[in-house]
Amino acid sequence: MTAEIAQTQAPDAVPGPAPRVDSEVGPLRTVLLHRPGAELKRLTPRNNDQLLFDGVPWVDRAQEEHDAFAEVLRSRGVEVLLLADLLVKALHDDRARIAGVHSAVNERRLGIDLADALRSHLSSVSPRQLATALMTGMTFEELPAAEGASLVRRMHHPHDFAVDPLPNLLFTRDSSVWVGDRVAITSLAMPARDRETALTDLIYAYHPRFAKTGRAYGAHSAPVEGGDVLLLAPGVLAIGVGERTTPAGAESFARSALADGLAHTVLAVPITQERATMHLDTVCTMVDRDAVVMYPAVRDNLFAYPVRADGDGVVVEGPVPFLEAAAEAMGIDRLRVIDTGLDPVTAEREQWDDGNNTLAVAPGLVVAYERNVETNARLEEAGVEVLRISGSELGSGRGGPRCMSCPIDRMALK
Ligand SMILES: NC(=O)NCCC[C@H](N)C(=O)O
Repeated sequence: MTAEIAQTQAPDAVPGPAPRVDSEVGPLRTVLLHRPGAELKRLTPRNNDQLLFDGVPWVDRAQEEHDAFAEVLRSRGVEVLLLADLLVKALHDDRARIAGVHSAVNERRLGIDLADALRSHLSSVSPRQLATALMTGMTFEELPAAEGASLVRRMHHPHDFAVDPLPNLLFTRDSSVWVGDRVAITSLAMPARDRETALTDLIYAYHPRFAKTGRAYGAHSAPVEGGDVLLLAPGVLAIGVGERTTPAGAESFARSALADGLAHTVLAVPITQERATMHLDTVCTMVDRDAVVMYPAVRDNLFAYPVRADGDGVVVEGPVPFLEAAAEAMGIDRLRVIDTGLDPVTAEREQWDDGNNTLAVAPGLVVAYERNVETNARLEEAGVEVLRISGSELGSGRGGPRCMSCPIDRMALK
């Protein structure tokens, strides 16, 4: 079953209108996931902090949990695309191969000779082997044998990484984000994730399915991560600014979205710069057209700087209370916050375990981790249907269902 899932190929082209995403909750048609693979097996107690995991996951179980997540989505009619499949397909294009090899070979680490040897090795392997190397990384002992002596090889520990693994590919939310009918390749803040966008970039550039997809945020210079970008309503974006997305990233993304006509209002929302709240979607996600689930501790002190187009430039207002600014921009009376009414300790525990990080499959229908018993119960009391998935191993990367998914196509809200 799992092998079949991993090998399911996405159709190269799909008939019908171009895919687009204008909201957080429009019925989900197509989503990009990454089934965790051998890259998770690279995690050890010595490197897990640097690789942004809070522990060392049991990989087989993480895969089972992820397969179950994908099945829940499929059971609701969602087309699930798997990043590894898209990558292999894209790498059949020689231009993609060159870009992929270029992204993996770090001359500063390898030195000129070893870098050349690795370049020619990676250029000669099959698209699937190259995809595996790009995702899983390579240790020095896995490098191909080469002619001549290499001081670099001699002086590195055999288990040192010659090419870093990408265990956070699991969190497809962060490395690309769709706004309207365009995709933005983001700019990830942490060195451990930097190379992920080279892969999303080449998938969208060279997989035939995306041949007609335009780009947003072409500069992708200053850090912006997809977990910070919420499409509150058509034309209304919220962008968290904190540990990952910087003020410069938010401004640059906002200017680009406003100039391209993809948004009329962008709300830049400061969030605490710490791991527990690394992205806006760790404290707030939409569960219905006019409702969010939100970490109670931030409810009354989330503010926003509304950014709007003004001629060739922008105007910036605020700071103003986030909920009011959001409702005004969305053209609704009120943005409801599901009242979880949790005591502060339970709220803090469930926030840490991504209780507020839900993925909407449709208005009022969300996927959530089962372990967040109290938050889920309150969502249901408020009329939100919760599809529970287990995430004991997946959660060790500190991300929930929204983090693990990048919607590519959602139906318009009626
Ligand atoms: N949108 C999200 O909140 N994504 C979770 C990313 C977790 C990952 N281990 C990271 O630290 O970047």
